[in-house]
Amino acid sequence: MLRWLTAGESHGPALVAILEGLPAGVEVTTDDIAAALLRRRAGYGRGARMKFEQDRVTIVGGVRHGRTLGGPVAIEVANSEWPKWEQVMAADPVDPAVLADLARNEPLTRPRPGHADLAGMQKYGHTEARPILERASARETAARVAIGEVARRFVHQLLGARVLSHVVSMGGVAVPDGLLPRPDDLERIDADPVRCADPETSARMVAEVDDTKKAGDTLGGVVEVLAYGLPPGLGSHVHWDRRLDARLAGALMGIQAIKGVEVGDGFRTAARRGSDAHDEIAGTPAGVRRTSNRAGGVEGGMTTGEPLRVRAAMKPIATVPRALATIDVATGEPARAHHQRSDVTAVPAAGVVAEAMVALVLAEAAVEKFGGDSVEESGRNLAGYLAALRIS
Ligand SMILES: Cc1cc2nc3c(=O)[nH]c(=O)nc-3n(C[C@H](O)[C@H](O)[C@H](O)COP(=O)(O)O)c2cc1C
Ligand SMILES: C=C(O[C@@H]1CC(C(=O)O)=C[C@@H](OP(=O)(O)O)[C@H]1O)C(=O)O
Repeated sequence: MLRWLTAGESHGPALVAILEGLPAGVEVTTDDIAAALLRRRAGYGRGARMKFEQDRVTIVGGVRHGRTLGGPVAIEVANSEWPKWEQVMAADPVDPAVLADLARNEPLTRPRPGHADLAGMQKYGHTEARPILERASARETAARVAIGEVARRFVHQLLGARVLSHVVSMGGVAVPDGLLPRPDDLERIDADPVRCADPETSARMVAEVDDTKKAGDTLGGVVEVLAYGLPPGLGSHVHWDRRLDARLAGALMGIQAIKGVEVGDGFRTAARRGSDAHDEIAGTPAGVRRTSNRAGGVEGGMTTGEPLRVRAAMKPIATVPRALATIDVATGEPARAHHQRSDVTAVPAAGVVAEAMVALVLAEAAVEKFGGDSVEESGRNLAGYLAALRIS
């Protein structure tokens, strides 16, 4: 069983994450995790905070000399901006007179439509949004990307699998149908300002971000995650919560602002006839293959051995500069939602977070299927499974 948890607030001293249940011997270093975190910070349309803030990674436990030990892997992602927030976000009580003088601590009483502010204040009994937005903030995704990198390294080391993502659309600008990046394209995608695999579409996406920013508005979009090199049989058909597609959908929907998930051709398949919807099976010199991959590499809740393909749709950023109508909960009067700064869009970053979530789900499914206390043992189990496949 693979378990993981994150903790920490957006303007707190650090985020922390624990990943438990990976075998010993997974190769990972602090630099690997720092590089993954840098990928998440990039992306045209991110706000000022991404420029001045830094993620400072420490592996606190579970790794020795670049290899996991088999115990929980604990990672801290410290926030370089903490000194500015030390009093506002102090764990221990602070003199109310000191807090009253801090502009940063002004009560946020004008909840933003589309964010967690209002529902969170109602649910947890707060009269302002700070105690809610601190944890609702997608700053938390830094912690997921940190442990997602460990998971990604495990699935690569054990299965030889490669996980990547790219931006499929931003606002109304979309890549041409059928664009399917390969693992070798990842470096090029990461170098693109919006993590788009098609240069012509990328230029139009950048222009769309500029137009949106000029209009004081924000933008959503769709990202696609691909995993190449998975064996057949990860996940299971036997129960709803063992299905890989269900777990992938839950993991992706668990990312802040993700409002839709599609597995393979998903919603497009619903409009097709059966003869045009499924992937026919053929014996080839390379083994049993599908002649197409509309299913996105999952049938019956299990991997088919074809590339995994899942998409996630992100709503536009809720902190709209041309602020939306709300009420001031202190007075009950109509007001404009609070706004200091925000990303115009975070779709490129959401792709990196989505990769991390997919890697965690795949790592969990691989641990279930192949077990083992060391990667070597898991590898022997994998080799035995592959050798014994009756249909391959
Ligand atoms: C990487 C990333 C960055 C985000 N940046 C912002 C931001 O700058 N401002 C904002 O209001 N929302 C931002 N969001 C979205 C909010 O976290 C999200 O709208 C909020 O959690 C409410 O969404 P929900 O209804 O899905 O929970 C970001 C989301 C992600 C994944
Ligand atoms: C800090 C990160 O993202 C933040 C996510 C976020 C939100 O509301 O989700 C709001 C913004 O923070 P602030 O409101 O303080 O400007 C983003 O910068 C990050 O991704 O590391």
